[in-house]
Amino acid sequence: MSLGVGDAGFSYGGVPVFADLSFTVDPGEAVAVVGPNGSGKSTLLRCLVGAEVLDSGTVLFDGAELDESSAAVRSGVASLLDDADYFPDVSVVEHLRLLAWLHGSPADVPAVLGEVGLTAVADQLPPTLSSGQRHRLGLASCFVRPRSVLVLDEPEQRLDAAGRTWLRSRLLAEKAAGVAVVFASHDHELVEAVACRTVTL
Ligand SMILES: Nc1ncnc2c1ncn2[C@@H]1O[C@H](COP(=O)(O)OP(=O)(O)OP(=O)(O)O)[C@@H](O)[C@H]1O
Repeated sequence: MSLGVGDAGFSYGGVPVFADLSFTVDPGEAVAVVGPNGSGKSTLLRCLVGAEVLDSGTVLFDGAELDESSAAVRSGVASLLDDADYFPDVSVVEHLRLLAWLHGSPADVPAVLGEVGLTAVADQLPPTLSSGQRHRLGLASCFVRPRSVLVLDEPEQRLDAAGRTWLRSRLLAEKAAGVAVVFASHDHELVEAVACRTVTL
Protein backbone atom coordinates (compact mmCIF):
# COMPACT_ATOMS: atom_id res chain seq x y z
CA MET A 1 0.00 0.00 0.00
CA SER A 2 1.14 3.57 -0.64
CA LEU A 3 0.54 6.68 1.46
CA GLY A 4 0.88 10.30 0.44
CA VAL A 5 -0.63 13.73 0.14
CA GLY A 6 -1.67 15.83 -2.83
CA ASP A 7 -1.66 19.65 -2.70
CA ALA A 8 -1.88 19.45 1.07
CA GLY A 9 -2.28 22.51 3.23
CA PHE A 10 -2.78 22.90 6.96
CA SER A 11 -2.97 25.86 9.34
CA TYR A 12 -3.57 26.41 13.04
CA GLY A 13 -5.92 29.34 13.66
CA GLY A 14 -5.20 30.80 10.25
CA VAL A 15 -1.43 30.49 10.63
CA PRO A 16 -0.15 28.24 7.82
CA VAL A 17 1.97 25.25 8.85
CA PHE A 18 2.47 23.86 5.34
CA ALA A 19 0.90 24.44 1.92
CA ASP A 20 0.85 22.90 -1.56
CA LEU A 21 2.64 19.79 -0.34
CA SER A 22 2.60 16.63 -2.46
CA PHE A 23 4.51 13.38 -2.07
CA THR A 24 3.91 9.63 -2.04
CA VAL A 25 5.71 6.79 -0.36
CA ASP A 26 5.32 3.48 -2.16
CA PRO A 27 5.79 -0.07 -0.85
CA GLY A 28 9.44 -0.73 -0.07
CA GLU A 29 10.29 2.98 0.10
CA ALA A 30 11.08 5.29 3.00
CA VAL A 31 10.46 9.03 2.98
CA ALA A 32 11.96 11.21 5.71
CA VAL A 33 10.19 14.40 6.75
CA VAL A 34 12.82 16.88 7.90
CA GLY A 35 12.94 20.49 9.04
CA PRO A 36 13.61 22.60 12.10
CA ASN A 37 11.60 22.57 15.33
CA GLY A 38 8.10 23.86 14.72
CA SER A 39 8.23 23.42 10.94
CA GLY A 40 5.22 21.08 10.89
CA LYS A 41 6.61 17.54 10.76
CA SER A 42 4.43 16.13 13.54
CA THR A 43 1.40 17.96 12.16
CA LEU A 44 1.97 16.45 8.73
CA LEU A 45 2.29 12.94 10.17
CA ARG A 46 -0.88 13.45 12.20
CA CYS A 47 -2.66 14.43 8.96
CA LEU A 48 -1.25 11.35 7.23
CA VAL A 49 -2.92 9.03 9.76
CA GLY A 50 -6.15 11.04 9.94
CA ALA A 51 -5.57 12.43 13.44
CA GLU A 52 -5.74 15.95 11.98
CA VAL A 53 -7.73 17.01 8.92
CA LEU A 54 -6.05 18.93 6.10
CA ASP A 55 -7.40 22.41 5.28
CA SER A 56 -6.83 21.70 1.61
CA GLY A 57 -5.69 18.82 -0.52
CA THR A 58 -5.99 15.09 0.07
CA VAL A 59 -4.36 12.27 2.01
CA LEU A 60 -4.09 9.31 -0.32
CA PHE A 61 -3.95 5.73 0.95
CA ASP A 62 -3.31 3.28 -1.84
CA GLY A 63 -4.36 5.96 -4.33
CA ALA A 64 -7.75 6.72 -2.76
CA GLU A 65 -8.75 9.33 -0.19
CA LEU A 66 -7.81 8.12 3.28
CA ASP A 67 -10.66 6.85 5.44
CA GLU A 68 -8.96 6.30 8.77
CA SER A 69 -11.89 4.31 10.12
CA SER A 70 -11.78 1.76 7.29
CA ALA A 71 -10.64 -1.77 8.04
CA ALA A 72 -7.90 -1.48 5.41
CA VAL A 73 -6.39 1.58 7.07
CA ARG A 74 -6.77 0.24 10.61
CA SER A 75 -5.05 -3.00 9.71
CA GLY A 76 -2.52 -1.50 7.30
CA VAL A 77 -1.21 1.62 8.99
CA ALA A 78 1.01 1.28 12.05
CA SER A 79 2.08 4.53 13.63
CA LEU A 80 4.02 5.94 16.54
CA LEU A 81 3.29 9.64 16.92
CA ASP A 82 4.13 12.09 19.70
CA ASP A 83 0.98 11.30 21.67
CA ALA A 84 1.61 7.61 22.45
CA ASP A 85 -0.24 6.49 25.55
CA TYR A 86 -0.55 3.23 27.43
CA PHE A 87 -2.97 1.63 29.85
CA PRO A 88 -1.34 2.20 33.25
CA ASP A 89 -2.46 -1.16 34.64
CA VAL A 90 -1.45 -3.41 31.72
CA SER A 91 2.11 -4.74 31.69
CA VAL A 92 4.54 -4.34 28.82
CA VAL A 93 4.11 -7.91 27.59
CA GLU A 94 0.33 -7.75 28.04
CA HIS A 95 0.19 -4.58 25.91
CA LEU A 96 2.02 -6.28 23.09
CA ARG A 97 -0.02 -9.51 23.36
CA LEU A 98 -3.21 -7.46 23.38
CA LEU A 99 -2.24 -5.51 20.26
CA ALA A 100 -1.19 -8.65 18.41
CA TRP A 101 -4.45 -10.33 19.37
CA LEU A 102 -6.59 -7.32 18.37
CA HIS A 103 -5.04 -7.38 14.92
CA GLY A 104 -5.10 -11.19 14.59
CA SER A 105 -1.34 -11.09 14.22
CA PRO A 106 0.82 -14.19 14.66
CA ALA A 107 3.67 -11.97 15.94
CA ASP A 108 6.24 -13.60 18.19
CA VAL A 109 5.84 -11.23 21.15
CA PRO A 110 8.82 -12.57 23.19
CA ALA A 111 11.03 -12.16 20.10
CA VAL A 112 9.92 -8.54 19.62
CA LEU A 113 10.47 -7.88 23.34
CA GLY A 114 13.99 -9.22 22.96
CA GLU A 115 14.61 -7.20 19.82
CA VAL A 116 13.64 -3.92 21.46
CA GLY A 117 15.47 -4.78 24.68
CA LEU A 118 12.43 -4.95 26.95
CA THR A 119 12.57 -8.59 28.04
CA ALA A 120 13.79 -7.70 31.54
CA VAL A 121 10.91 -5.27 32.09
CA ALA A 122 8.21 -7.32 30.35
CA ASP A 123 6.14 -7.61 33.53
CA GLN A 124 6.45 -3.95 34.56
CA LEU A 125 3.68 -1.42 34.10
CA PRO A 126 4.29 1.47 31.62
CA PRO A 127 4.45 4.21 34.31
CA THR A 128 7.42 2.39 35.87
CA LEU A 129 9.47 2.40 32.62
CA SER A 130 12.19 4.88 31.79
CA SER A 131 11.36 7.32 28.98
CA GLY A 132 13.60 5.39 26.59
CA GLN A 133 11.98 2.10 27.57
CA ARG A 134 8.54 3.62 27.07
CA HIS A 135 9.58 4.77 23.61
CA ARG A 136 10.83 1.26 22.86
CA LEU A 137 7.39 -0.06 23.88
CA GLY A 138 5.87 2.33 21.34
CA LEU A 139 8.14 1.01 18.63
CA ALA A 140 7.45 -2.59 19.65
CA SER A 141 3.73 -1.83 19.41
CA CYS A 142 4.24 -1.17 15.69
CA PHE A 143 6.17 -4.39 15.18
CA VAL A 144 3.72 -6.87 16.77
CA ARG A 145 0.89 -5.89 14.44
CA PRO A 146 0.35 -6.24 10.70
CA ARG A 147 1.38 -3.23 8.60
CA SER A 148 1.88 -2.17 5.03
CA VAL A 149 2.56 1.43 6.02
CA LEU A 150 4.64 2.64 8.97
CA VAL A 151 4.40 6.27 10.17
CA LEU A 152 6.93 7.24 12.84
CA ASP A 153 7.50 10.62 14.48
CA GLU A 154 11.15 10.95 15.49
CA PRO A 155 11.61 7.22 16.09
CA GLU A 156 15.18 7.87 17.23
CA GLN A 157 14.18 9.98 20.20
CA ARG A 158 15.40 8.79 23.61
CA LEU A 159 17.24 5.81 22.09
CA ASP A 160 20.82 5.13 23.16
CA ALA A 161 23.55 4.50 20.57
CA ALA A 162 22.84 0.77 20.35
CA GLY A 163 19.13 1.51 20.05
CA ARG A 164 19.75 3.89 17.15
CA THR A 165 21.85 1.25 15.39
CA TRP A 166 19.06 -1.27 15.89
CA LEU A 167 16.44 1.22 14.65
CA ARG A 168 18.37 1.84 11.44
CA SER A 169 18.56 -1.87 10.61
CA ARG A 170 14.95 -2.40 11.61
CA LEU A 171 13.70 0.34 9.28
CA LEU A 172 15.82 -1.05 6.45
CA ALA A 173 14.26 -4.45 7.12
CA GLU A 174 10.79 -2.91 7.01
CA LYS A 175 11.58 -1.42 3.59
CA ALA A 176 12.97 -4.74 2.40
CA ALA A 177 9.74 -6.43 3.51
CA GLY A 178 7.77 -4.04 1.28
CA VAL A 179 6.47 -1.70 3.96
CA ALA A 180 6.05 1.98 2.98
CA VAL A 181 7.82 3.99 5.71
CA VAL A 182 7.29 7.69 6.48
CA PHE A 183 9.28 9.11 9.37
CA ALA A 184 10.07 12.54 10.77
CA SER A 185 13.58 12.83 12.10
CA HIS A 186 16.32 15.15 13.31
CA ASP A 187 18.90 12.35 13.00
CA HIS A 188 20.86 12.99 9.81
CA GLU A 189 22.61 9.61 9.94
CA LEU A 190 19.29 7.78 10.20
CA VAL A 191 17.81 9.80 7.34
CA GLU A 192 20.88 9.21 5.19
CA ALA A 193 20.87 5.46 5.87
CA VAL A 194 17.15 4.77 5.49
CA ALA A 195 15.38 7.39 3.38
CA CYS A 196 14.94 7.15 -0.38
CA ARG A 197 13.75 10.77 -0.42
CA THR A 198 13.24 13.63 1.98
CA VAL A 199 10.37 16.08 2.32
CA THR A 200 11.70 19.33 3.79
CA LEU A 201 9.36 21.60 5.74
N1 LIG B 1 -2.63 22.47 18.67
C1 LIG B 1 -1.94 23.49 18.16
N2 LIG B 1 -2.46 24.74 18.14
C2 LIG B 1 -1.79 25.75 17.60
N3 LIG B 1 -0.57 25.65 17.04
C3 LIG B 1 0.00 24.44 17.03
C4 LIG B 1 -0.65 23.29 17.60
N4 LIG B 1 0.16 22.21 17.43
C5 LIG B 1 1.27 22.67 16.83
N5 LIG B 1 1.18 23.98 16.59
C6 LIG B 1 2.17 24.81 15.91
O1 LIG B 1 2.35 24.29 14.61
C7 LIG B 1 3.72 24.37 14.23
C8 LIG B 1 4.21 23.00 13.82
O2 LIG B 1 4.29 22.15 14.96
P1 LIG B 1 4.80 20.67 14.81
O3 LIG B 1 4.69 20.02 16.16
O4 LIG B 1 4.09 20.00 13.70
O5 LIG B 1 6.33 20.90 14.42
P2 LIG B 1 7.53 19.86 14.30
O6 LIG B 1 8.20 20.13 13.00
O7 LIG B 1 7.05 18.47 14.52
O8 LIG B 1 8.48 20.33 15.50
P3 LIG B 1 9.60 19.52 16.35
O9 LIG B 1 10.80 19.31 15.45
O10 LIG B 1 9.88 20.49 17.47
O11 LIG B 1 8.98 18.25 16.85
C9 LIG B 1 4.47 24.98 15.41
O12 LIG B 1 4.66 26.35 15.18
C10 LIG B 1 3.53 24.76 16.57
O13 LIG B 1 3.68 25.78 17.53
